[in-house]
Amino acid sequence: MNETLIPPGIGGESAALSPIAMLDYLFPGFTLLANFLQSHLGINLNLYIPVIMSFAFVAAAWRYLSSYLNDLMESYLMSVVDVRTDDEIYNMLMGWVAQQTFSQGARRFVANTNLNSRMYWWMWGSSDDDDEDDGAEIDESGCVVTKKKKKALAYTPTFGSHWFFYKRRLLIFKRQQPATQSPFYTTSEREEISISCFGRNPWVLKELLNEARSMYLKRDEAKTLIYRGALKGTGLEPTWQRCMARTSRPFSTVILNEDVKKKLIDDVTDYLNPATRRWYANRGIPYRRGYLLWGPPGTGKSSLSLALAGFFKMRIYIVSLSSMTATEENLASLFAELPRRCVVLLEDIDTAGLTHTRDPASQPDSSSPGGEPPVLLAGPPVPDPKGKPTSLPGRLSLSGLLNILDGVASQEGRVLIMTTNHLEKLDKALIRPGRVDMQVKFDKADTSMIAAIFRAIYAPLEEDTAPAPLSSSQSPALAALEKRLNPRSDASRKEKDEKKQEVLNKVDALAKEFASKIPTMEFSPAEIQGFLLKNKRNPEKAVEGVEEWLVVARKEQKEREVEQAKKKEEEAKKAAKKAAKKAKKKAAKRKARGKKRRGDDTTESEDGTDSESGSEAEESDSEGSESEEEKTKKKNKEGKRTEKKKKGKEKEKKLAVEVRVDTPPPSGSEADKGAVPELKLDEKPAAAVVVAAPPAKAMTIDTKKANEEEVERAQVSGDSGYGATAAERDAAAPVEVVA
Ligand SMILES: Nc1ncnc2c1ncn2[C@@H]1O[C@H](COP(=O)(O)OP(=O)(O)OP(=O)(O)O)[C@@H](O)[C@H]1O
Repeated sequence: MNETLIPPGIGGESAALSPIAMLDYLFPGFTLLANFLQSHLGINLNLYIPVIMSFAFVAAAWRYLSSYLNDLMESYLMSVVDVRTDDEIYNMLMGWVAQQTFSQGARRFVANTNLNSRMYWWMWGSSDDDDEDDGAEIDESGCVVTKKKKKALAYTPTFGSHWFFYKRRLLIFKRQQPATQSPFYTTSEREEISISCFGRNPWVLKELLNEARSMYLKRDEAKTLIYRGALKGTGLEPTWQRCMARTSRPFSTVILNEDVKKKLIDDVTDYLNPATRRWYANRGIPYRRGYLLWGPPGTGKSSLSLALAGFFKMRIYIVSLSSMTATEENLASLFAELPRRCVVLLEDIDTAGLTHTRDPASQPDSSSPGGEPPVLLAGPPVPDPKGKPTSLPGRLSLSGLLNILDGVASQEGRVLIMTTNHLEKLDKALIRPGRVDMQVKFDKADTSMIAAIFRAIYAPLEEDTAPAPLSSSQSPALAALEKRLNPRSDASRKEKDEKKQEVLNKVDALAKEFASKIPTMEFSPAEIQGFLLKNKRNPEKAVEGVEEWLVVARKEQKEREVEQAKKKEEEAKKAAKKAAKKAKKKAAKRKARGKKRRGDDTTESEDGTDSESGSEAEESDSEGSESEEEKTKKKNKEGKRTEKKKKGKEKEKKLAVEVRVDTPPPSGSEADKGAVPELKLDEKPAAAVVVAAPPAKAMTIDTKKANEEEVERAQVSGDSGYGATAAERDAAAPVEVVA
């Protein structure tokens, strides 16, 4: 009875293996409790140890068994769908779940103001809806009053398993925290969502997901969904992220030549026709269509792309080629992920470095500072057949992009739109037919465009006022009721229409006046719209203030131009400095190499080596992008060089004459008779020098090449006595010269 409990570790190894030690391990503090009970209450827990152990064992076994059975059941008797938090289906499912009674009745739940994955918030801001009611209203005095926000709260079940019925089937919604947690994960990435059902057929789960999806899409029916290429969470995996749902822009709001608009719409309509798809497939033609929208900034290229996507109810996928994530690999996987029917917008392709030719033999773009090969962005270098990388490490080449756009593995069915401000900078390969099937030119605003912009802003629209309840024109029953209740409604509507027409006429007259005051093709539609928006409720004031605005706008434009010119000049100076530094370095290196060579080969003249290095340095000088000064220097040098070349050629011809005269004539020829064969100076030396003295060592030399080499040597050494040097050599080694 008085037996004391031995704490673990004290009684040696046997104590460590005793049941008490085990209990102490399983229930920390057991020994203390047992000692306390024995000394104060006289209860010996040792007597109960077997019972406690049995309970502990049963509990542990049950835990293990239940989880094992659960796993077993999930594997063999249930169907489960796991939903990834970085996928759009997460937003769809959570939107659906929030509307179900089981989540509204949950005792422990998560309250959300936005059900979308947090990843979108983190990357693109807190909301993807551009027309959310922010609660702002106008009071009687015309002031803006912000009332209570109308954003509704959504409730979703918290972590754990939640049972519910769907289509008379029992389903389980599970929200769990993943076993591994990274501090870099955004909140919604720290959860795992799954829905399971009993039975091996998952049809009910698929139906549920489809219902959630259509509910989600219905909400966005009148909107254009905008997606952008981005990297998934922390995993550097590229994906399309929904960044905005914009109310679709009516095509009519983009002011453009009506014929061009019609052509564009007809072309896209024809392309999207299923019959066209089959037509393409039957003929083995890749089913793709590309459009190039080009023109000055702010002329409506992006607006037209958005309007086009909205018109055809397609999603728009925007890729920024100047983004750091636009590597060849990332772009390829993004394009592979595109849905069949969508618009892909490559904005401002000229700014992405796509200004060089694809031809590997072509020279580097001289417009790029330092003459660096113009390439795009990060990505592994693509080796050419000779093993040399065609692009700098971590950059994307033009051919890489072309392959992504319409290579063998590229997706079919999409509408590709490229926009640029500088058509002339684009490589021909990028805009060849097949890649670009239609080009649309955008220009600055002419008189009719200016008037159209004015009308678009000031003409009263029904949508400007708050959405009216279902009008009688939409429902005949409602019309009859309205007539009965309010017999004067017909007259008031007529009055309203007349007033509207009056306003329209006034706006039209003002639009003409406004347009006549602005010179045609001087300002972009965006600039004009910007000015009108400053007076958006007062068209008269806009017309009055237009002259004043013209002065200010021109001044600002000039300032911008001066600033740009300055920037360009500074950039050119920097580039020239860089090039000069590079050339200096190269020259120094060559000089050092020349000195070393001179040490080895004493026959080479010191002057010659120096001037060689000098001339090569000059060449390298010209590699970089030159300033005006350098260009004129270069021209002078080139002029001198061609002059020297000419002289050299003349001397070569003379030399040919000398060779011919000195050559012993073959017996029986005219020379036997003392006649000197006639030689024309304009004859090519190779043709003139037919046969020389029998050579000691026969050699074949391409005369043209030999002459050029000779001339070059003369240039490099700065030696004007070219003829003498050549004659000396000829005398030393008689050669057979073949053309
Ligand atoms: N032709 C146009 N019709 C209607 N609105 C226009 C037009 N051109 C420009 N705008 C207005 O000007 C603004 C800028 O237009 P947008 O972004 O489409 O020009 P952009 O040509 O794509 O410019 P950038 O080349 O700089 O990308 C928009 O608010 C748009 O509504």
